Amino acid sequence: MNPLVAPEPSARHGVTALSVNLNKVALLRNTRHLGIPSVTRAATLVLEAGAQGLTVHPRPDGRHIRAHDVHELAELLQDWPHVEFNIEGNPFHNLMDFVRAVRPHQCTFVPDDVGQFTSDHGWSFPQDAERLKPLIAEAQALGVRVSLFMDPVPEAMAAAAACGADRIELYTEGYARAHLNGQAAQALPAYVAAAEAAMASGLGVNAGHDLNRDNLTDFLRAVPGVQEVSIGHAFIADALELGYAGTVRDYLRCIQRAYAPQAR
Ligand SMILES: CC(=O)[C@@H](O)[C@H](O)COP(=O)(O)O
Ligand SMILES: NCC(=O)COP(=O)(O)O
Repeated sequence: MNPLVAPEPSARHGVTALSVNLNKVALLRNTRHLGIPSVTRAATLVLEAGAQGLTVHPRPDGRHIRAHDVHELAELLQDWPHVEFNIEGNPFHNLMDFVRAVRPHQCTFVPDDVGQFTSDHGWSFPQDAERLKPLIAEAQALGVRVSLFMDPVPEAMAAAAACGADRIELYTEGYARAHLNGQAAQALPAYVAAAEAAMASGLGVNAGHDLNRDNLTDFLRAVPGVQEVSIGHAFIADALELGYAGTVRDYLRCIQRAYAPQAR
């Protein structure tokens, strides 16, 4: 499988790329042996509507995205050369098998345990540094960009860069919870500082987890340099009401609003 190649989304559009996480389509599909809802059909519809990327997290327990989904999406994306394929997972579990076989545009290292309910923390530095370095180097040697899932801790960004990572993904659950409680202003400074520290260390900045139509614009207005947001749970919940295409358009509008001049 040739590596999927696409220009940097930010270079292409100057704004944050939307990568739709398809985990929850697979979760629903797996509750019957009928193959519906189709993950590849969902992928086609969100890409036709303008999403710039797809993200999957093939967890070892196969609760949602499974190996065949990953390979079917990689095949589908051969017809979408400018779309980014981002595969998430723990590189000490099953992620590297997918990186070697599929060579996605990006892989995101997430320090989840096998049975974890959902992703709820980033990597720890300096503890994780030495064991991450060779896997980062291996993925990059295969032409795959490496992003590290990180809590918004500015002091950790230099160490993440020293491991050789290309980007970090800011874990945004804390921001989303604060936004829901009307306390986004108290939560955002940590994310701004972490993004600035990451970029000062030469890292690109992605973001994800519990982002949605209500909190996305405020986050992107405040946090500089976010090249990609990967959004799944809320996106799919919205798509149950609005359809895939309408939901993509809504999220793209949320992103564009963040970059529009604000009325004074
Ligand atoms: C890493 C992260 O925050 C999410 O991408 C993760 O994929 C969510 O996993 P679940 O969809 O299994 O909750
Ligand atoms: N990396 C975050 C992601 O892919 C989706 O997270 P969520 O929107 O399902 O919480």
